[in-house]
Formats: sequence, C-alpha cells, structure tokens
Amino acid sequence: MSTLVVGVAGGTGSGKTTLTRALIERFPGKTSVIFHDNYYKRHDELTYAERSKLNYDSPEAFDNALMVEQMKHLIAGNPIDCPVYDYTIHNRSEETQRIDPAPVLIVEGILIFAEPEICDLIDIKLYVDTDADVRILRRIKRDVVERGRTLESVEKQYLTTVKPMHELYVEPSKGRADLIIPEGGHNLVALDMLIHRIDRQLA
Ligand SMILES: Nc1ncnc2c1ncn2[C@@H]1O[C@H](COP(=O)(O)OP(=O)(O)O)[C@@H](O)[C@H]1O
Ligand SMILES: Nc1ccn([C@@H]2O[C@H](COP(=O)(O)O)[C@@H](O)[C@H]2O)c(=O)n1
Repeated sequence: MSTLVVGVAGGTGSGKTTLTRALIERFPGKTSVIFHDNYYKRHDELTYAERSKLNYDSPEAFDNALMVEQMKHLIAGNPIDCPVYDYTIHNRSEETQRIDPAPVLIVEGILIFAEPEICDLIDIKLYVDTDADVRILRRIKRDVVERGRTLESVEKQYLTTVKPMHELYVEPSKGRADLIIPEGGHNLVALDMLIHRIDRQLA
C-alpha cells in the first residue's frame, strides 16, 4: 500500500482541524491522522505553574524525532502508539492512542512545515490562511472553554510567545506550502480540488 501524506499547517485558530475533519469525513476508513501537538515534549520535572510559562510555539517545544519516526512507521504500513497531549495540564498524558496505517495520512500542526524532516515526508502541503484578528478571537474562546485557561493567561501567552513565534516560524513556513487555503474547511472550491486529487491517488 502506498501512502499519500497530506500536511495541514497554518496559525493557531486558522481552521486546520476543521479542514482535517472535512477530509476525514470525505474518505471514511481511508485516512489516519496525527497531530503535531501530541508530540509536545513531556515536562514532568516542572510544576504546572512552570509549565504554563513555557514557549509552546517554537519548533524546539516538540519531540520532532519521535514524530518523524512514527510518521515513517505509518508510511511503511505499520501501526503506531501515538502520545496524547493534555492542554489542561500542559503535559503529555499517560495514555497513548493506537493509530493504524491508511492510504492517506493527514499530518496537522502549526509548525509542521518549519521542521524540514517532517516537511520532507509530506506529499501535499496545505496552509490554512486566516487573519490574525480572527484567529485570536477564536483562540480566546477555545482556550477558555476547552483548555481551562483564563482570559488574562491567553492574552499574556499570545503577546509573549504565540504572536512572535507565529511571525518568526509559522508565517514564513507558508512559503513551503503547495496550496494556500483561505477559510480552511469552509472553502468548498479548495476542498473539492483536494478531494479530486486524493480520489485520483486512491483509484
Ligand atoms: N472558515 C471558517 N469560518 C468560520 N469559523 C471557522 C472556519 N474554520 C474554522 N472555524 C471555527 O474556528 C475555530 C477554530 O478552528 P480549528 O479548525 O479548530 O482551528 P485550528 O485547528 O487551526 O486551531 C473552531 O471553532 C471552528 O469551528
Ligand atoms: N500546553 C500547551 C500546548 C500548546 N498550546 C498552544 O496550542 C497551539 C497550537 O494548537 P492549535 O490547535 O491552536 O493549532 C499553539 O499556538 C500553542 O500555543 C498551549 O496553549 N498550551
């Protein structure tokens, strides 16, 4: 079985997961997905307060070697036990998740195109492009409702690390994309083109 690797990058809150979900729904049973976020480094040695101050928007925050190794396993047709990240504690959880290989491997994350070894394994590179004001509004809502954060902590993190790292690493990585998609999973024209391209691979 040959594997088509589709990368979905873009800033925080841009709509990456929405696009990823739209692709999974269109190809039931034919996709496996891995999220770069699940490969954030473990920090058991730090307290919650110390972990909450770390920079989570730089390539060094991730265990990229493990992600590359597991991507290669999936591409070779073998299952993996993927780490599972828990944003509410700023740490990797004790669980792992079994992921089986599939004809289409979707890889999602803000920094996947900023890491050459990950980028080199991706066949179709998609960058979801959304204005920064829209993204921060979405992020505030999500981080407070789903990730147990306060408004003040979201604001502080955004200004100290998220925004500068976006400008340093995420935005420049757009240049490595094959396709730049405004509106992500809601862009029906782009979605249709992608579906045709993936259909061709699966035929
Ligand atoms: N094109 C869009 N128009 C309006 N809302 C969107 C669009 N794409 C995503 N969203 C919403 O924005 C929020 C963040 O989207 P998500 O896909 O989780 O972003 P990311 O994975 O890039 O952080 C979600 O609530 C999602 O429903
Ligand atoms: N403990 C953590 C780990 C990561 N983040 C933030 O997640 C963002 C990436 O996820 P998206 O779904 O928004 O793409 C990234 O910008 C990190 O700042 C966090 O807040 N806490």
